[in-house]
Amino acid sequence: MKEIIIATKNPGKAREFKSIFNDEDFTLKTLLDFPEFPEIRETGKTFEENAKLKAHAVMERFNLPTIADDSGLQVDALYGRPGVYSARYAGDHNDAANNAKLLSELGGVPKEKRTARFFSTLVFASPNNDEDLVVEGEVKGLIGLFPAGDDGFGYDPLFYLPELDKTMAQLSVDEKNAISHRGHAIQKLEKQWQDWIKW
Ligand SMILES: O=c1nc[nH]c2c1ncn2[C@H]1C[C@H](O)[C@@H](COP(=O)(O)OP(=O)(O)OP(=O)(O)O)O1
Ligand SMILES: [Mg+2]
Repeated sequence: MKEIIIATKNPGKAREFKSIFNDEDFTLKTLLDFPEFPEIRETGKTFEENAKLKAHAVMERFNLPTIADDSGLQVDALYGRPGVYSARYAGDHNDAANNAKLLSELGGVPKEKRTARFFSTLVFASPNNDEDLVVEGEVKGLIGLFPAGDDGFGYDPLFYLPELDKTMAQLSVDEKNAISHRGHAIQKLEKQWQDWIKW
């Protein structure tokens, strides 16, 4: 059986990938299956650079086709921050602290000025391919005045979707994948990867 690895330790991302990126043709693993795999330092300045770092570190270790996601939240009133630094916004990768800092930095900013987007870059690297396959996705929304919902991860409870009158954390994994940055990027990947890959 062919194997593909998703180079993530984030259980929320792993769940989203597993729910839409699957096929009888291959088995999907993530770094949660290899807890001993060391932390990959995300030293890039862009989502694409970081996704490449993660995809190549894991591909080289396992010699298997590997997909990495690097993603983040860009808030207009904060000039695009936290952006590439979304995971480390309030220090060390702590969702609750990140959300609290976001609410505090946006204190006093009215609803119509709380526009934001989630952005995701996926890099697919494979041992027999010289070039990586790179796709991107985004979704626009508003940063809520308070958190709502228990599903999802990261900034989902604060990411409000006006058309649905729900936050990202109030959607099921399938509903989120249908509209999210990562869902859009995975849909693009689905259309391209089988023609691209050299197994
Ligand atoms: O759908 C999302 N819903 C909510 N928050 C999200 C989402 N997508 C990215 N985010 C936030 C979480 C984290 O603060 C940062 C990603 O950082 P990023 O380095 O790409 O992921 P990560 O460190 O959690 O896992 P990993 O690097 O192992 O894939 O942006
Ligand atoms: Mg990370």
